[in-house]
Amino acid sequence: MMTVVHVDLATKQYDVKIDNTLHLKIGEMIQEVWTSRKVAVLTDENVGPLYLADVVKQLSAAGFDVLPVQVPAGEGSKSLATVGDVVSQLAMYGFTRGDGLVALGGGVIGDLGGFIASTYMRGIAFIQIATSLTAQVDSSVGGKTAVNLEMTKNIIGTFYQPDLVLVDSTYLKTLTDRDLVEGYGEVVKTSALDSEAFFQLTGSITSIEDLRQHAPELSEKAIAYKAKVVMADEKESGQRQFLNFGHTLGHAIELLAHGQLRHGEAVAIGMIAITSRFERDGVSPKGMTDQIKQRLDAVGLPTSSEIIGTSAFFDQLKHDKKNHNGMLNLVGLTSIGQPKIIKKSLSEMPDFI
Ligand SMILES: NC(=O)c1ccc[n+]([C@@H]2O[C@H](COP(=O)([O-])OP(=O)(O)OC[C@H]3O[C@@H](n4cnc5c(N)ncnc54)[C@H](O)[C@@H]3O)[C@@H](O)[C@H]2O)c1
Ligand SMILES: O=C(O)C(=O)C[C@@H](O)[C@H](O)[C@H](O)COP(=O)(O)O
Ligand SMILES: [Zn+2]
Repeated sequence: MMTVVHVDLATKQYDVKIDNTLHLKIGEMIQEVWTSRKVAVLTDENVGPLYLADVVKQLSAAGFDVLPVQVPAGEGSKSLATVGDVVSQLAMYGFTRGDGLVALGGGVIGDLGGFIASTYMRGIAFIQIATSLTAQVDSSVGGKTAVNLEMTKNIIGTFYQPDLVLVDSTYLKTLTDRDLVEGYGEVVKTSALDSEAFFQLTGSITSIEDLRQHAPELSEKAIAYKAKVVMADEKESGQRQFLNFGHTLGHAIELLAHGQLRHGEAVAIGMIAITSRFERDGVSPKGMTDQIKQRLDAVGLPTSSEIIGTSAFFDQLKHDKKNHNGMLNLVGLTSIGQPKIIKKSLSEMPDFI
């Protein structure tokens, strides 16, 4: 049965639809929210060969004038160069303000596509078809869009909400184990932020096979939590910062790993590093780091990195968006389901870490 999470914001409302038959109803679902128009379907070179032709066929049958656009797979496509390439294609095809962009892919395609949709002609309509676990549990919901510069992650971006998000676990069947497991880093994050009940559920996942089997349930729970937080604080002036648990250190690690670590892997390492420091300081209860680590170990996510503590690492921390005048807002957990912002100055980070 289809689950619908409604995201209700001051200036925008949309549905996140979760069901394993949605891939058969793309045209119908999009027709419910968009009138006839030009539609760019943005995807990457892994997802494209698997699903693009079918999505184009369904959208064309539903009366849309479709432009397929494929970019290289991977974090490298979250770049201004790729934005330029895609925007040129939209302009050449005659896209105007009344047209739309569908992101068919993982978090990279969602972040890139959302950024393009939010800036092309100052904003065209946007829909996400989430095909990776990261996208199905986190990135497709909430409206954060971004591209990177070589020196830092997500430094150029917008808040731009989609008109619709489609989450179908059928797509995960073709996802590699590594890409699936990466997404689980964000699930463990969300479960620790949310509640004992959700954290117990992640505690029951003991293998990658378990993860594959429980992915739909995990997506529902993660999206419900994220939607609640985003509805309370769309632009991250308060509690939305909690969704950055593990990310201040994680983004620095991800960038300095130069493509060797995926986002969710770096976040996993970041959660362990920050929680162990807060456990040492008495902010987090004894044993919490081990509880989180046990969940990450169960699917083989990394939990340590030699990058932590290097001068390049401390230098990266200043680019965190939760740095305000040299003070970092770090996310810690006083207990499961009870996140808290703890302020530390950049200058005290080398002693703290
Ligand atoms: N905006 C947000 O709120 C938010 C949240 C979390 C992560 N992110 C961003 O998301 C990105 C990570 O997302 P990701 O892990 O999905 O990365 P990704 O988009 O690169 O996807 C991972 C890999 O899986 C492939 N893939 C995706 N779906 C597939 C499928 N169904 N079958 C086969 N292959 C498939 C992709 O081609 C890619 O090679 C990072 O850039 C991160 O910063 C954003
Ligand atoms: O939606 C949010 O808010 C998040 O922080 C979700 C994160 O998992 C995600 O990685 C996000 O892109 C991080 O954003 P940033 O603002 O730290 O660049
Ligand atoms: Zn993240």
